[in-house]
Amino acid sequence: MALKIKDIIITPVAFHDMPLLNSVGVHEPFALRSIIEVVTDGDTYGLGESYGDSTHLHRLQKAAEQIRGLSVYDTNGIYQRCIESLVGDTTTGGDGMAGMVTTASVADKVFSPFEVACLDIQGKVAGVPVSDLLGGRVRDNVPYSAYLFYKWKGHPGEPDDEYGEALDAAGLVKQARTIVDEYGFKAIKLKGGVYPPAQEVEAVKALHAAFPGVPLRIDPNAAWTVETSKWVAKELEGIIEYLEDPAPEIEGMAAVAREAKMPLATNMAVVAFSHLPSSISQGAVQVILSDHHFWGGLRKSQALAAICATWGMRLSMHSNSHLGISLAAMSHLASATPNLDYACDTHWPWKRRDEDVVVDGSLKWVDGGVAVPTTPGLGVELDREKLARLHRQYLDCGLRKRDDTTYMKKFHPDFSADIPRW
Ligand SMILES: O=C([O-])[C@@H](O)[C@@H](O)[C@H](O)[C@@H](O)C(=O)[O-]
Ligand SMILES: [Mg+2]
Repeated sequence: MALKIKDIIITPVAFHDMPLLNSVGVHEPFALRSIIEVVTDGDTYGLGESYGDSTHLHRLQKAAEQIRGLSVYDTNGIYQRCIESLVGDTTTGGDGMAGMVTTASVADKVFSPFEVACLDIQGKVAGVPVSDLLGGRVRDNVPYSAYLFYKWKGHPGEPDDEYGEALDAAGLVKQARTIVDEYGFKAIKLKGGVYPPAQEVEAVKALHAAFPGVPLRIDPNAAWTVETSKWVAKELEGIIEYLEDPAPEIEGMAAVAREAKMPLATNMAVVAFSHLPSSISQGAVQVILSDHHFWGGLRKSQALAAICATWGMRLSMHSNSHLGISLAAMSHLASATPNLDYACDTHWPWKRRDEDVVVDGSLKWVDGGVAVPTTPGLGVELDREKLARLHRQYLDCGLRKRDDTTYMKKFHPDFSADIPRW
């Protein structure tokens, strides 16, 4: 069967985003992504989605040139070519994560969308969903969490957005109600690191009172010192299911972990396989937030899951702003990962309903989760008209990399993104 990679098309897109606050600033009016189409000599196409920053786009283009001609089954060969395409690349950053994760393996990030697209093709050709290629579904519905953000009422100079302002506990409780009512999420995460810790602790307590029994988490993206983190851990004992990235680095997390009663989770201190030995030997984190976009695709994320199971660590899933191809890939992976212990993160509610690149209705939200597609491949198809619209938006919006800090400084010139801050 003709399954050699004939062509790869990489299309940068931009979709509207809301002014969500975090420790490094505030989301800009558009989020950037890259849409990857891998086309075989038999004209079957597979889809991948990744970051849209120009540095990353350039790396994807270079890798794409080198993997044309390989078989879609040869993902080891594709990985090797991705590594080779990075030789001599000295650029740093540009990973679309605004300083949240800076040291993840670059090759893993470049390889990931090509692997996902190849698995999409393999599934289409075999007539099975990607979850079957990953060992089969252990759950048909993948639970996600309500991901709350402190936020402005709208981008400065623009009308209020549909969620409006959330700058205090009452605003967050209202936001949680709106999101939970719409999606049915059964767990709630708060993005912290925005206000002094005591204020954020009060907000979590208010959420606990408003949603009794609902598992909660807070993630300040390492904005707290070890001492502050220990204080927060004590305050939130019995209230949160895990404390995500309270303090910077493996050593900081290890120091907090020695006193905190709840598990510590990370998508910042441990973001590549090379970080695992040190973290494990120090007992620094108990929950890894996996993310196939930077852990090297779906199969390497499963390898990470096996390591977690072996070493008694638990598994959750991280998210950045994303579109439907990523949601499909995340859901297939989560459905075929037995030891996924928590509801996954997703930024999904923050994008406009009508903005995506996949055909409407390909992904269904049921009871706080995504019903894992059972059609061949990822189960999502490109809507070329929508893709063209979001590409036009990319060309017009002028943004070429994610930069929450510069955008924040435009309105608050004294803002500093240095961490730890408190
Ligand atoms: O979108 C954001 O502002 C998040 O803070 C994101 O950049 C983080 O990577 C992420 O969601 C996290 O859990 O740290
Ligand atoms: Mg996080």
